[in-house]
Amino acid sequence: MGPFKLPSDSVAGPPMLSTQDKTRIDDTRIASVRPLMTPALLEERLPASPAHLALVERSRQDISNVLQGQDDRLVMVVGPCSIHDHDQAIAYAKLLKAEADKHAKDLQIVMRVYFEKPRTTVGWKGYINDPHLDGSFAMNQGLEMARKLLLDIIDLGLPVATEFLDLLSPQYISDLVTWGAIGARTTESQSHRQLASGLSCPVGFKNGTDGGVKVAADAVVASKAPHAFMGMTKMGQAAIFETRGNQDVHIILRGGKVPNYSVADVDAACKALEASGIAPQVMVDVSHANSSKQHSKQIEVAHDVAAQVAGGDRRIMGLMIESHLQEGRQDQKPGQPLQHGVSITDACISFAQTVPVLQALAQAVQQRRSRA
Ligand SMILES: O=C[C@H](O)[C@H](O)COP(=O)(O)O
Ligand SMILES: C=C(OP(=O)(O)O)C(=O)O
Repeated sequence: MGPFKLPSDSVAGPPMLSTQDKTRIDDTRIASVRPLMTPALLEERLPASPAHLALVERSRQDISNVLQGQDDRLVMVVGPCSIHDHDQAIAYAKLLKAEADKHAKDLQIVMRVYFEKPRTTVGWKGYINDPHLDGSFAMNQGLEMARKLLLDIIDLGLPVATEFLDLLSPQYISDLVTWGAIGARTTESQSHRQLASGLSCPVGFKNGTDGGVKVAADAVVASKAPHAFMGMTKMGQAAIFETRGNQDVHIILRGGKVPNYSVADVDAACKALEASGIAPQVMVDVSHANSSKQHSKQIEVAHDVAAQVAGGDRRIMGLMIESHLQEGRQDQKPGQPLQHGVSITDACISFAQTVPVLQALAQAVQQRRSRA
């Protein structure tokens, strides 16, 4: 046997068979393929202005400073579980902007603008995947609506946070994102860790849905390192990306089989981080399994975490709150109008309930500062 040769090295090899009819064995479960615009085309239509770029750059740096211990504020990721309506999101953003200004000395507030929903089994997958909420999967419109909303929120002077779930969608919107999350269902995914290693924004990794913190610590280690992987350029071409690694990464405690926001849980998480050679710092998600999915419990959890902060715990660098214009959640029912300002995914606290929580957290930061 001669030395191994790649097919592309063969001068006189077997005839190439790429024109053979393979319909019996290839794409047999693909129902349809529709065109998708390129990220470059979307950016051409909806470019970021110098003012947008300045806000994104400044707010990313603010969060980086918190992570590097140079800013003692709490990073607050606050907003709806999911976006399903542009105008309602803008109404929320205007209210949140007033709170962001009021607490700017103590809280770095970033609005949750989540377009992609990871589902436990099946369900609506978000504003990009199905922007008309009707199973038409108009993703070109979804991308355009998502990018327009981000620009409009940034125009109000508010930075945005989102979850990166799809591996191609970041090319369309990530230039406008100040902070990104990798969710509990994807923290263990190598592809998402690689993505995070190349993202330009700070990124938080949720602990696993079972409560496992080690997977999030491993994700932090992995995403700090450089990687090489396959992706798509802004021009829509397949490409090999080589990343530099992301130093602005941290874990998020979101609970699992049981909540994990107590002093003992924060201690245990920080020990796991230190064992992996990572700085002991956590964001606490007061929703999801930390609120046992009961939205009003978020208030109690946030006050508990505020007490830890007020007691001087510098390891808590931020919180996440699921909050909408109105409290609760609603199911989408065919032919029935949706209630205004109510979540169609996880239940949220109302904006009115959010205001005193932010106030309490700002006070907690002041108390922590005065102890230092
Ligand atoms: O935050 C949203 C949900 O908790 C997550 O997407 C899972 O939702 P599901 O269990 O309703 O599918
Ligand atoms: C899906 C979310 O959270 P988790 O990944 O923790 O379930 C979310 O924050 O919207």
